[in-house]
Amino acid sequence: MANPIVAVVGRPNVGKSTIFNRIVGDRISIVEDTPGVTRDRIYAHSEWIGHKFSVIDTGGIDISDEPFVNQIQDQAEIAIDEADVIVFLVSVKEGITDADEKVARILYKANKPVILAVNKVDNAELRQEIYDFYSLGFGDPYPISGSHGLGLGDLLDAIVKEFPEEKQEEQDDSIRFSLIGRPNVGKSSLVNAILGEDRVIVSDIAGTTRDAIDTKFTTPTGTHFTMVDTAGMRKKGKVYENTERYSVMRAMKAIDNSNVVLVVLNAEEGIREQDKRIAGYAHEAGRGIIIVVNKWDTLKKDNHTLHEFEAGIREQFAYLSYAPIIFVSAVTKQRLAQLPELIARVDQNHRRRVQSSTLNDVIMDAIAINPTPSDNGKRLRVYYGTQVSTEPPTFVIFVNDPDMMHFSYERFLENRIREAFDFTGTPIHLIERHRK
Ligand SMILES: Nc1nc2c(ncn2[C@@H]2O[C@H](COP(=O)(O)OP(=O)(O)OP(=O)(O)O)[C@@H](O)[C@H]2O)c(=O)[nH]1
Ligand SMILES: Nc1nc2c(ncn2[C@@H]2O[C@H](COP(=O)(O)OP(=O)(O)OP(=O)(O)O)[C@@H](O)[C@H]2O)c(=O)[nH]1
Repeated sequence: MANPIVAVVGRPNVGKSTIFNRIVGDRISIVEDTPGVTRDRIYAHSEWIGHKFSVIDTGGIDISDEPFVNQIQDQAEIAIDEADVIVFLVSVKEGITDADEKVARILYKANKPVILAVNKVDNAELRQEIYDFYSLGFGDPYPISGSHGLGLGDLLDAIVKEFPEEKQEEQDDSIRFSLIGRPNVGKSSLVNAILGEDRVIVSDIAGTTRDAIDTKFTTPTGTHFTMVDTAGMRKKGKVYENTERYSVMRAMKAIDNSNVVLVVLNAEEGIREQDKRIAGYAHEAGRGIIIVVNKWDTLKKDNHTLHEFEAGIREQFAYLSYAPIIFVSAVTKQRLAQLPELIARVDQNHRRRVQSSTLNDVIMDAIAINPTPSDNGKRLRVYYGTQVSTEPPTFVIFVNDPDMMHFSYERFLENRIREAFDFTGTPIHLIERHRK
Protein backbone atom coordinates (compact mmCIF):
# COMPACT_ATOMS: atom_id res chain seq x y z
CA MET A 1 0.00 0.00 0.00
CA ALA A 2 2.72 2.45 0.95
CA ASN A 3 4.72 3.91 -1.91
CA PRO A 4 8.48 4.14 -1.50
CA ILE A 5 9.73 7.55 -0.42
CA VAL A 6 12.64 9.39 -2.02
CA ALA A 7 14.22 12.33 -0.20
CA VAL A 8 16.42 14.96 -1.81
CA VAL A 9 19.07 16.35 0.57
CA GLY A 10 21.97 18.71 0.21
CA ARG A 11 23.29 22.04 1.39
CA PRO A 12 21.41 25.22 0.45
CA ASN A 13 21.49 26.36 -3.16
CA VAL A 14 22.60 23.09 -4.77
CA GLY A 15 19.25 22.97 -6.59
CA LYS A 16 17.09 20.69 -4.42
CA SER A 17 13.84 22.47 -5.23
CA THR A 18 14.68 22.54 -8.92
CA ILE A 19 15.33 18.79 -8.95
CA PHE A 20 12.24 18.09 -6.84
CA ASN A 21 10.09 19.96 -9.33
CA ARG A 22 11.72 18.14 -12.24
CA ILE A 23 11.06 14.75 -10.67
CA VAL A 24 7.50 15.59 -9.75
CA GLY A 25 6.89 17.31 -13.08
CA ASP A 26 3.33 18.04 -14.09
CA ARG A 27 2.11 14.94 -12.43
CA ILE A 28 1.20 16.85 -9.32
CA SER A 29 -2.42 17.82 -9.35
CA ILE A 30 -3.41 20.88 -7.47
CA VAL A 31 -7.06 20.81 -6.63
CA GLU A 32 -8.20 24.36 -6.98
CA ASP A 33 -11.14 24.37 -4.60
CA THR A 34 -9.25 23.51 -1.44
CA PRO A 35 -8.40 26.72 0.33
CA GLY A 36 -5.42 26.82 2.62
CA VAL A 37 -3.32 24.23 0.84
CA THR A 38 0.10 25.67 0.29
CA ARG A 39 1.30 25.78 -3.25
CA ASP A 40 4.91 25.37 -2.31
CA ARG A 41 5.42 21.69 -2.23
CA ILE A 42 7.71 19.60 -0.13
CA TYR A 43 6.01 16.26 -0.60
CA ALA A 44 4.49 15.00 -3.81
CA HIS A 45 3.73 11.88 -5.76
CA SER A 46 5.54 10.80 -8.86
CA GLU A 47 5.97 7.82 -11.14
CA TRP A 48 8.82 6.45 -13.25
CA ILE A 49 8.49 3.48 -15.61
CA GLY A 50 5.58 2.06 -13.71
CA HIS A 51 6.96 2.67 -10.22
CA LYS A 52 4.92 4.99 -8.05
CA PHE A 53 6.74 6.83 -5.30
CA SER A 54 6.63 9.95 -3.15
CA VAL A 55 9.32 12.62 -3.07
CA ILE A 56 10.33 14.89 -0.19
CA ASP A 57 12.29 18.10 -0.63
CA THR A 58 13.95 18.31 2.76
CA GLY A 59 15.26 21.76 1.89
CA GLY A 60 11.70 22.97 2.01
CA ILE A 61 11.45 21.94 5.63
CA ASP A 62 12.56 25.21 7.05
CA ILE A 63 13.77 25.07 10.59
CA SER A 64 13.86 28.79 10.76
CA ASP A 65 15.39 29.73 14.08
CA GLU A 66 18.05 27.06 13.95
CA PRO A 67 21.59 27.93 12.99
CA PHE A 68 22.62 26.94 9.47
CA VAL A 69 24.68 23.87 10.44
CA ASN A 70 21.89 22.39 12.52
CA GLN A 71 19.48 22.89 9.66
CA ILE A 72 21.60 20.76 7.39
CA GLN A 73 21.88 18.15 10.09
CA ASP A 74 18.12 18.09 10.69
CA GLN A 75 17.33 17.87 7.01
CA ALA A 76 19.67 14.94 6.56
CA GLU A 77 18.17 13.23 9.59
CA ILE A 78 14.66 13.73 8.30
CA ALA A 79 15.74 12.07 5.07
CA ILE A 80 17.26 9.17 6.97
CA ASP A 81 14.14 8.78 9.12
CA GLU A 82 11.56 9.10 6.41
CA ALA A 83 12.99 7.94 3.12
CA ASP A 84 13.62 4.59 1.47
CA VAL A 85 16.13 6.10 -0.95
CA ILE A 86 18.14 9.28 -0.40
CA VAL A 87 19.39 11.48 -3.23
CA PHE A 88 22.42 13.40 -2.01
CA LEU A 89 22.66 16.48 -4.18
CA VAL A 90 25.89 18.42 -4.72
CA SER A 91 26.85 21.02 -7.32
CA VAL A 92 29.61 20.91 -9.90
CA LYS A 93 29.83 24.70 -9.82
CA GLU A 94 31.24 24.93 -6.32
CA GLY A 95 32.82 21.49 -6.07
CA ILE A 96 32.90 19.75 -2.70
CA THR A 97 32.32 22.22 0.12
CA ASP A 98 32.58 21.81 3.90
CA ALA A 99 28.82 21.71 4.07
CA ASP A 100 28.72 18.84 1.54
CA GLU A 101 31.19 16.94 3.68
CA LYS A 102 29.05 17.52 6.73
CA VAL A 103 26.00 16.11 4.94
CA ALA A 104 28.10 13.17 3.76
CA ARG A 105 29.21 12.34 7.30
CA ILE A 106 25.59 12.19 8.48
CA LEU A 107 24.57 10.07 5.49
CA TYR A 108 27.37 7.53 6.07
CA LYS A 109 25.48 6.48 9.15
CA ALA A 110 22.23 6.03 7.23
CA ASN A 111 21.16 2.48 6.82
CA LYS A 112 19.49 3.45 3.55
CA PRO A 113 20.68 3.60 -0.05
CA VAL A 114 22.23 6.95 -0.95
CA ILE A 115 22.57 8.07 -4.57
CA LEU A 116 24.98 10.91 -5.29
CA ALA A 117 23.76 13.36 -7.90
CA VAL A 118 25.94 16.19 -9.16
CA ASN A 119 23.75 19.07 -10.27
CA LYS A 120 24.41 22.02 -12.59
CA VAL A 121 26.26 19.85 -15.10
CA ASP A 122 24.79 21.97 -17.87
CA ASN A 123 27.16 20.92 -20.66
CA ALA A 124 29.60 18.24 -21.79
CA GLU A 125 32.74 20.02 -20.50
CA LEU A 126 31.39 20.11 -17.00
CA ARG A 127 30.91 16.35 -17.14
CA GLN A 128 34.69 15.97 -16.85
CA GLU A 129 34.57 17.49 -13.40
CA ILE A 130 32.24 15.04 -11.76
CA TYR A 131 35.01 12.54 -10.98
CA ASP A 132 36.15 14.63 -8.01
CA PHE A 133 32.94 13.66 -6.30
CA TYR A 134 33.95 10.01 -6.01
CA SER A 135 35.89 11.10 -2.94
CA LEU A 136 32.63 11.62 -1.07
CA GLY A 137 32.37 7.85 -0.92
CA PHE A 138 28.94 7.21 -2.38
CA GLY A 139 29.99 5.45 -5.56
CA ASP A 140 29.24 6.70 -9.04
CA PRO A 141 28.11 10.30 -9.17
CA TYR A 142 25.17 10.94 -11.50
CA PRO A 143 25.62 14.13 -13.53
CA ILE A 144 22.41 16.09 -13.92
CA SER A 145 21.22 19.54 -14.79
CA GLY A 146 18.03 20.65 -13.12
CA SER A 147 17.71 23.77 -15.20
CA HIS A 148 18.31 21.97 -18.52
CA GLY A 149 16.56 18.74 -17.56
CA LEU A 150 19.63 16.59 -18.32
CA GLY A 151 20.53 13.24 -16.80
CA LEU A 152 17.28 12.81 -14.92
CA GLY A 153 16.30 9.58 -16.66
CA ASP A 154 19.50 7.84 -15.56
CA LEU A 155 19.12 9.20 -12.05
CA LEU A 156 15.51 7.98 -11.84
CA ASP A 157 16.56 4.55 -13.14
CA ALA A 158 19.13 4.37 -10.35
CA ILE A 159 16.58 5.49 -7.75
CA VAL A 160 13.96 2.97 -8.82
CA LYS A 161 16.54 0.14 -8.66
CA GLU A 162 17.00 0.85 -4.96
CA PHE A 163 13.34 0.59 -4.04
CA PRO A 164 12.66 -2.07 -1.43
CA GLU A 165 11.11 -5.29 -2.70
CA GLU A 166 7.36 -4.97 -2.79
CA LYS A 167 6.49 -6.42 0.58
CA GLN A 168 3.60 -8.81 0.52
CA GLU A 169 1.14 -6.87 2.61
CA GLU A 170 -0.31 -9.34 5.03
CA GLN A 171 -3.80 -9.62 3.73
CA ASP A 172 -6.03 -8.71 6.59
CA ASP A 173 -9.44 -7.17 6.67
CA SER A 174 -8.51 -4.41 9.08
CA ILE A 175 -9.45 -0.80 8.61
CA ARG A 176 -6.38 1.41 8.32
CA PHE A 177 -6.67 4.82 9.90
CA SER A 178 -4.37 7.56 11.10
CA LEU A 179 -4.53 10.63 13.29
CA ILE A 180 -3.18 13.80 11.79
CA GLY A 181 -2.98 17.31 13.14
CA ARG A 182 -0.54 19.96 14.12
CA PRO A 183 1.75 19.48 17.10
CA ASN A 184 0.18 19.34 20.53
CA VAL A 185 -3.44 18.76 19.52
CA GLY A 186 -3.26 15.47 21.43
CA LYS A 187 -2.64 12.80 18.80
CA SER A 188 -0.44 10.63 21.01
CA SER A 189 -2.82 11.00 23.93
CA LEU A 190 -5.72 9.90 21.74
CA VAL A 191 -3.78 6.92 20.46
CA ASN A 192 -3.04 5.81 23.99
CA ALA A 193 -6.59 6.46 25.13
CA ILE A 194 -8.10 4.47 22.25
CA LEU A 195 -5.78 1.54 22.86
CA GLY A 196 -6.41 1.75 26.58
CA GLU A 197 -10.19 1.55 26.21
CA ASP A 198 -11.90 -1.25 28.05
CA ARG A 199 -12.00 -4.50 26.13
CA VAL A 200 -9.94 -3.23 23.24
CA ILE A 201 -7.47 -5.97 22.36
CA VAL A 202 -4.15 -4.80 21.01
CA SER A 203 -2.80 -7.71 19.04
CA ASP A 204 0.72 -6.79 18.09
CA ILE A 205 2.87 -3.75 18.00
CA ALA A 206 5.44 -4.69 15.44
CA GLY A 207 7.20 -2.87 12.65
CA THR A 208 5.44 -3.98 9.49
CA THR A 209 5.70 -1.63 6.57
CA ARG A 210 9.21 -0.19 6.43
CA ASP A 211 9.89 2.26 9.20
CA ALA A 212 6.28 2.80 10.10
CA ILE A 213 4.91 1.14 13.16
CA ASP A 214 1.38 -0.08 12.73
CA THR A 215 -0.70 -0.99 15.73
CA LYS A 216 -3.40 -3.56 15.23
CA PHE A 217 -6.32 -3.83 17.58
CA THR A 218 -9.77 -5.34 17.78
CA THR A 219 -12.82 -3.77 19.38
CA PRO A 220 -15.38 -5.61 21.53
CA THR A 221 -17.63 -5.89 18.47
CA GLY A 222 -14.89 -7.79 16.65
CA THR A 223 -13.86 -5.13 14.13
CA HIS A 224 -10.17 -5.13 13.27
CA PHE A 225 -8.28 -1.87 12.96
CA THR A 226 -4.77 -0.89 12.04
CA MET A 227 -3.60 2.39 13.44
CA VAL A 228 -1.07 3.72 10.97
CA ASP A 229 2.05 5.70 11.58
CA THR A 230 2.55 5.93 15.26
CA ALA A 231 6.28 5.89 14.56
CA GLY A 232 6.40 9.65 14.32
CA MET A 233 5.05 9.76 17.81
CA ARG A 234 7.86 7.63 19.12
CA LYS A 235 10.48 9.88 17.61
CA LYS A 236 9.48 12.74 19.85
CA GLY A 237 12.12 15.11 21.02
CA LYS A 238 13.91 15.98 17.82
CA VAL A 239 14.12 19.68 17.08
CA TYR A 240 12.36 19.50 13.77
CA GLU A 241 9.38 17.69 15.29
CA ASN A 242 7.55 20.90 15.99
CA THR A 243 8.07 22.67 12.69
CA GLU A 244 5.02 23.17 10.56
CA ARG A 245 6.53 21.79 7.37
CA TYR A 246 7.60 18.63 9.11
CA SER A 247 4.18 17.98 10.59
CA VAL A 248 2.56 18.58 7.21
CA MET A 249 4.96 16.09 5.65
CA ARG A 250 4.29 13.48 8.29
CA ALA A 251 0.57 14.03 7.85
CA MET A 252 0.82 13.47 4.10
CA LYS A 253 2.73 10.29 4.61
CA ALA A 254 0.14 8.99 7.08
CA ILE A 255 -2.73 9.96 4.75
CA ASP A 256 -1.12 7.93 1.96
CA ASN A 257 -1.25 4.84 4.12
CA SER A 258 -4.79 5.13 5.45
CA ASN A 259 -8.36 4.38 4.46
CA VAL A 260 -9.75 6.83 6.99
CA VAL A 261 -8.03 9.93 8.35
CA LEU A 262 -8.88 11.53 11.67
CA VAL A 263 -8.18 15.24 11.45
CA VAL A 264 -7.54 16.22 15.06
CA LEU A 265 -8.28 19.75 16.24
CA ASN A 266 -7.63 21.28 19.63
CA ALA A 267 -10.77 22.70 21.24
CA GLU A 268 -8.68 24.77 23.61
CA GLU A 269 -6.88 26.66 20.84
CA GLY A 270 -9.57 26.64 18.16
CA ILE A 271 -8.95 26.37 14.43
CA ARG A 272 -5.62 27.56 13.03
CA GLU A 273 -4.33 28.05 9.49
CA GLN A 274 -2.17 24.97 9.83
CA ASP A 275 -5.22 22.82 10.64
CA LYS A 276 -6.76 23.89 7.35
CA ARG A 277 -3.67 23.00 5.40
CA ILE A 278 -3.47 19.58 6.97
CA ALA A 279 -7.18 18.90 6.42
CA GLY A 280 -6.85 20.13 2.85
CA TYR A 281 -4.31 17.43 2.08
CA ALA A 282 -6.58 14.71 3.44
CA HIS A 283 -9.42 16.02 1.30
CA GLU A 284 -7.28 16.15 -1.83
CA ALA A 285 -6.11 12.60 -1.26
CA GLY A 286 -9.72 11.40 -1.36
CA ARG A 287 -9.64 9.49 1.91
CA GLY A 288 -12.47 9.03 4.37
CA ILE A 289 -12.34 11.86 6.89
CA ILE A 290 -13.55 12.40 10.45
CA ILE A 291 -12.98 15.68 12.25
CA VAL A 292 -12.04 14.97 15.86
CA VAL A 293 -12.18 17.91 18.24
CA ASN A 294 -9.98 16.91 21.17
CA LYS A 295 -9.52 18.50 24.62
CA TRP A 296 -13.27 19.06 24.80
CA ASP A 297 -12.87 18.87 28.60
CA THR A 298 -10.96 22.16 28.66
CA LEU A 299 -13.89 24.34 27.60
CA LYS A 300 -16.44 25.91 29.90
CA LYS A 301 -19.57 24.81 28.10
CA ASP A 302 -23.18 25.91 27.89
CA ASN A 303 -26.00 24.76 25.61
CA HIS A 304 -24.55 26.58 22.64
CA THR A 305 -20.87 25.70 22.86
CA LEU A 306 -21.01 22.57 20.77
CA HIS A 307 -23.18 24.07 18.05
CA GLU A 308 -21.07 27.18 17.86
CA PHE A 309 -17.90 25.16 17.56
CA GLU A 310 -19.47 23.00 14.91
CA ALA A 311 -20.66 26.02 12.94
CA GLY A 312 -17.12 27.41 13.06
CA ILE A 313 -15.73 24.19 11.65
CA ARG A 314 -18.34 24.03 8.90
CA GLU A 315 -17.52 27.58 7.91
CA GLN A 316 -13.74 27.20 7.98
CA PHE A 317 -13.70 23.73 6.41
CA ALA A 318 -16.51 24.21 3.89
CA TYR A 319 -15.00 21.63 1.52
CA LEU A 320 -15.23 18.98 4.26
CA SER A 321 -19.00 19.21 4.58
CA TYR A 322 -19.19 15.42 4.26
CA ALA A 323 -16.96 14.77 7.28
CA PRO A 324 -18.64 13.95 10.59
CA ILE A 325 -17.42 15.86 13.65
CA ILE A 326 -16.91 14.24 17.02
CA PHE A 327 -16.04 16.09 20.24
CA VAL A 328 -13.80 14.05 22.50
CA SER A 329 -11.33 14.20 25.32
CA ALA A 330 -8.29 11.98 25.58
CA VAL A 331 -8.17 12.86 29.29
CA THR A 332 -11.76 12.14 30.38
CA LYS A 333 -12.28 9.68 27.52
CA GLN A 334 -15.56 11.36 26.66
CA ARG A 335 -17.12 9.79 23.50
CA LEU A 336 -13.94 7.90 22.72
CA ALA A 337 -15.76 4.57 22.76
CA GLN A 338 -17.84 5.78 19.80
CA LEU A 339 -14.82 6.47 17.67
CA PRO A 340 -14.04 2.97 16.33
CA GLU A 341 -17.63 2.50 15.20
CA LEU A 342 -17.59 5.84 13.43
CA ILE A 343 -14.32 4.96 11.69
CA ALA A 344 -15.82 1.65 10.55
CA ARG A 345 -18.88 3.39 9.17
CA VAL A 346 -16.86 5.96 7.25
CA ASP A 347 -14.65 3.19 5.88
CA GLN A 348 -17.69 1.28 4.69
CA ASN A 349 -19.06 4.39 2.97
CA HIS A 350 -15.70 5.09 1.37
CA ARG A 351 -15.82 1.59 -0.18
CA ARG A 352 -19.52 1.73 -0.98
CA ARG A 353 -20.65 0.57 -4.42
CA VAL A 354 -24.18 1.38 -5.50
CA GLN A 355 -26.23 -0.34 -8.14
CA SER A 356 -26.58 1.47 -11.43
CA SER A 357 -30.34 1.02 -11.50
CA THR A 358 -30.79 2.60 -8.07
CA LEU A 359 -28.34 5.35 -8.92
CA ASN A 360 -30.23 6.20 -12.09
CA ASP A 361 -33.54 6.30 -10.25
CA VAL A 362 -31.98 8.87 -7.93
CA ILE A 363 -30.58 10.92 -10.81
CA MET A 364 -33.85 10.89 -12.77
CA ASP A 365 -35.86 11.85 -9.66
CA ALA A 366 -33.42 14.69 -9.06
CA ILE A 367 -33.86 15.98 -12.61
CA ALA A 368 -37.63 15.78 -12.29
CA ILE A 369 -37.52 18.00 -9.19
CA ASN A 370 -34.96 20.45 -10.50
CA PRO A 371 -34.62 20.50 -14.29
CA THR A 372 -31.16 20.66 -15.82
CA PRO A 373 -29.85 24.10 -16.78
CA SER A 374 -30.16 25.39 -20.31
CA ASP A 375 -28.14 27.93 -22.21
CA ASN A 376 -29.09 29.71 -25.47
CA GLY A 377 -31.98 27.38 -26.00
CA LYS A 378 -29.81 24.31 -25.49
CA ARG A 379 -30.55 22.16 -22.49
CA LEU A 380 -28.13 19.95 -20.56
CA ARG A 381 -29.25 16.39 -21.03
CA VAL A 382 -28.28 13.74 -18.51
CA TYR A 383 -28.51 10.23 -19.99
CA TYR A 384 -27.33 7.98 -17.22
CA GLY A 385 -24.77 7.54 -14.49
CA THR A 386 -22.64 4.67 -13.32
CA GLN A 387 -20.20 4.15 -10.48
CA VAL A 388 -16.76 3.49 -11.90
CA SER A 389 -14.71 3.11 -8.73
CA THR A 390 -14.61 3.21 -4.94
CA GLU A 391 -12.30 4.70 -2.31
CA PRO A 392 -13.57 7.30 -2.93
CA PRO A 393 -16.80 6.50 -4.75
CA THR A 394 -16.52 7.93 -8.26
CA PHE A 395 -19.39 8.28 -10.69
CA VAL A 396 -19.38 8.95 -14.40
CA ILE A 397 -22.43 10.84 -15.63
CA PHE A 398 -23.06 10.70 -19.37
CA VAL A 399 -24.40 13.97 -20.75
CA ASN A 400 -24.84 15.72 -24.09
CA ASP A 401 -22.39 18.51 -23.22
CA PRO A 402 -20.08 18.29 -20.17
CA ASP A 403 -19.42 22.05 -20.25
CA MET A 404 -23.07 22.70 -19.46
CA MET A 405 -22.80 20.90 -16.12
CA HIS A 406 -22.42 23.88 -13.84
CA PHE A 407 -20.84 23.58 -10.45
CA SER A 408 -24.13 24.32 -8.70
CA TYR A 409 -26.05 21.68 -10.61
CA GLU A 410 -23.33 19.14 -9.98
CA ARG A 411 -23.48 20.01 -6.28
CA PHE A 412 -27.25 19.51 -6.40
CA LEU A 413 -26.84 16.04 -7.92
CA GLU A 414 -24.17 15.17 -5.39
CA ASN A 415 -26.48 16.17 -2.55
CA ARG A 416 -29.30 14.04 -3.93
CA ILE A 417 -26.94 11.08 -4.19
CA ARG A 418 -25.82 11.68 -0.62
CA GLU A 419 -29.43 11.75 0.57
CA ALA A 420 -30.10 8.43 -1.10
CA PHE A 421 -27.02 6.53 0.11
CA ASP A 422 -24.88 6.77 3.19
CA PHE A 423 -21.72 8.53 2.07
CA THR A 424 -21.02 10.16 5.43
CA GLY A 425 -17.30 10.81 5.80
CA THR A 426 -16.29 10.16 2.22
CA PRO A 427 -15.80 12.57 -0.65
CA ILE A 428 -17.57 11.48 -3.82
CA HIS A 429 -16.42 12.42 -7.28
CA LEU A 430 -18.68 13.11 -10.24
CA ILE A 431 -17.17 13.09 -13.71
CA GLU A 432 -19.19 14.22 -16.71
CA ARG A 433 -18.61 12.48 -20.02
CA HIS A 434 -19.94 13.33 -23.42
CA ARG A 435 -22.33 10.89 -25.04
CA LYS A 436 -24.30 11.43 -28.25
N1 LIG B 1 23.38 26.38 -13.85
C1 LIG B 1 22.47 25.70 -13.16
N2 LIG B 1 21.83 26.30 -12.14
C2 LIG B 1 20.92 25.58 -11.46
C3 LIG B 1 20.62 24.25 -11.80
N3 LIG B 1 19.67 23.77 -10.94
C4 LIG B 1 19.39 24.80 -10.09
N4 LIG B 1 20.13 25.90 -10.42
C5 LIG B 1 20.10 27.21 -9.74
O1 LIG B 1 20.61 27.07 -8.43
C6 LIG B 1 19.95 27.96 -7.53
C7 LIG B 1 19.41 27.18 -6.34
O2 LIG B 1 18.38 26.30 -6.76
P1 LIG B 1 17.28 25.77 -5.76
O3 LIG B 1 16.55 24.70 -6.47
O4 LIG B 1 16.51 26.88 -5.18
O5 LIG B 1 18.24 25.18 -4.63
P2 LIG B 1 17.89 24.53 -3.22
O6 LIG B 1 18.93 23.51 -2.98
O7 LIG B 1 16.47 24.11 -3.18
O8 LIG B 1 18.14 25.72 -2.26
P3 LIG B 1 17.61 25.97 -0.78
O9 LIG B 1 16.13 26.18 -0.89
O10 LIG B 1 18.37 27.19 -0.38
O11 LIG B 1 17.97 24.78 0.03
C8 LIG B 1 18.87 28.63 -8.36
O12 LIG B 1 19.36 29.90 -8.74
C9 LIG B 1 18.71 27.72 -9.56
O13 LIG B 1 18.27 28.42 -10.70
C10 LIG B 1 21.32 23.66 -12.90
O14 LIG B 1 21.14 22.50 -13.27
N5 LIG B 1 22.24 24.43 -13.55
N1 LIG C 1 -7.05 18.71 28.92
C1 LIG C 1 -6.68 17.88 27.96
N2 LIG C 1 -5.38 17.80 27.63
C2 LIG C 1 -5.02 16.95 26.64
C3 LIG C 1 -5.97 16.17 25.95
N3 LIG C 1 -5.32 15.43 25.02
C4 LIG C 1 -4.00 15.75 25.13
N4 LIG C 1 -3.82 16.68 26.10
C5 LIG C 1 -2.54 17.29 26.50
O1 LIG C 1 -2.03 18.02 25.39
C6 LIG C 1 -0.61 17.91 25.31
C7 LIG C 1 -0.20 17.40 23.96
O2 LIG C 1 -0.66 16.07 23.79
P1 LIG C 1 0.05 15.05 22.81
O3 LIG C 1 -0.77 13.84 22.84
O4 LIG C 1 1.49 14.94 23.11
O5 LIG C 1 -0.11 15.83 21.44
P2 LIG C 1 0.38 15.41 19.98
O6 LIG C 1 -0.62 15.92 19.03
O7 LIG C 1 0.69 13.97 19.95
O8 LIG C 1 1.66 16.27 19.86
P3 LIG C 1 2.93 16.09 18.85
O9 LIG C 1 3.45 14.71 19.06
O10 LIG C 1 3.84 17.16 19.30
O11 LIG C 1 2.41 16.29 17.48
C8 LIG C 1 -0.21 16.99 26.46
O12 LIG C 1 0.19 17.82 27.53
C9 LIG C 1 -1.49 16.25 26.80
O13 LIG C 1 -1.54 15.87 28.15
C10 LIG C 1 -7.35 16.29 26.32
O14 LIG C 1 -8.25 15.66 25.79
N5 LIG C 1 -7.64 17.16 27.33
